[in-house]
Amino acid sequence: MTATPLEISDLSAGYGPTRVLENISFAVPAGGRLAVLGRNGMGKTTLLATIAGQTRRYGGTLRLGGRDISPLDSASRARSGLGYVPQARCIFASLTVEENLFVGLKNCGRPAIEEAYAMFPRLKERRRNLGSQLSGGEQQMLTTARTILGRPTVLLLDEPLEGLAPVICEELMAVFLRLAAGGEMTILLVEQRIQTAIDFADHVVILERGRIAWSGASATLSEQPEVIERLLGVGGLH
Ligand SMILES: Nc1ncnc2c1ncn2[C@@H]1O[C@H](COP(=O)(O)OP(=O)(O)OP(=O)(O)O)[C@@H](O)[C@H]1O
Repeated sequence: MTATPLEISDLSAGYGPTRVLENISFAVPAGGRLAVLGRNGMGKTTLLATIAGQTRRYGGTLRLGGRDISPLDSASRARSGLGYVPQARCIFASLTVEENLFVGLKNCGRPAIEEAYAMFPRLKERRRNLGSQLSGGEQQMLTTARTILGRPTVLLLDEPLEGLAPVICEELMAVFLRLAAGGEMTILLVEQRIQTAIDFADHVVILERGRIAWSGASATLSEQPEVIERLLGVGGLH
């Protein structure tokens, strides 16, 4: 039996003396799509950053493919198969799209670049444009492509659709769905667009003040508007 890609047990974490996350436990199976929802400031970004090794962990364990990665730093976690696309789009403004891809991919070479272009044809059209000349959506595609081509087994996406036009959001979500459908990539998505997140995910975790207030199948959540109203503060999905 293959090991569960991501298992989190009794995780607590925060910043310096500030505890933000408490008693967080969940597991995501291979090819699973988990949406992490919650109102502003409830700990969603902190959760992804903690999994990526970028905040202080006070206790609990993180397993990637059965291996305890809790003691590893963020670079070692990335090498172990954890891909993290943070909210801030990390691209080099003074390099072209193609140079950004080469830097991100280290020595993977031309085939990987072509793969990125096949995934995001807009990047091919813009390959000679500087990072500073890209739209928000193109920057998101570039930063996402670089992470994906590192072949992570678990991909953490922090609000990848923020500030993007609907057509670009659809393009990105289609790529994420294709990646998870292959069964080789497990995706955790933090997203403010609740309907988009529920449509994408098979399971949902809702955080409230750093704790899991609700978890279950996304289809179940869709049938519980009172939970959505109480924990996410919206009467209807949007
Ligand atoms: N660097 C930091 N130092 C101290 N506290 C922080 C830091 N970053 C976030 N926090 C606090 O941790 C809590 C959770 O923040 P976090 O960004 O994880 O929430 P979030 O659910 O992602 O919010 P949003 O939806 O607004 O992005 C908040 O109270 C926030 O003020």
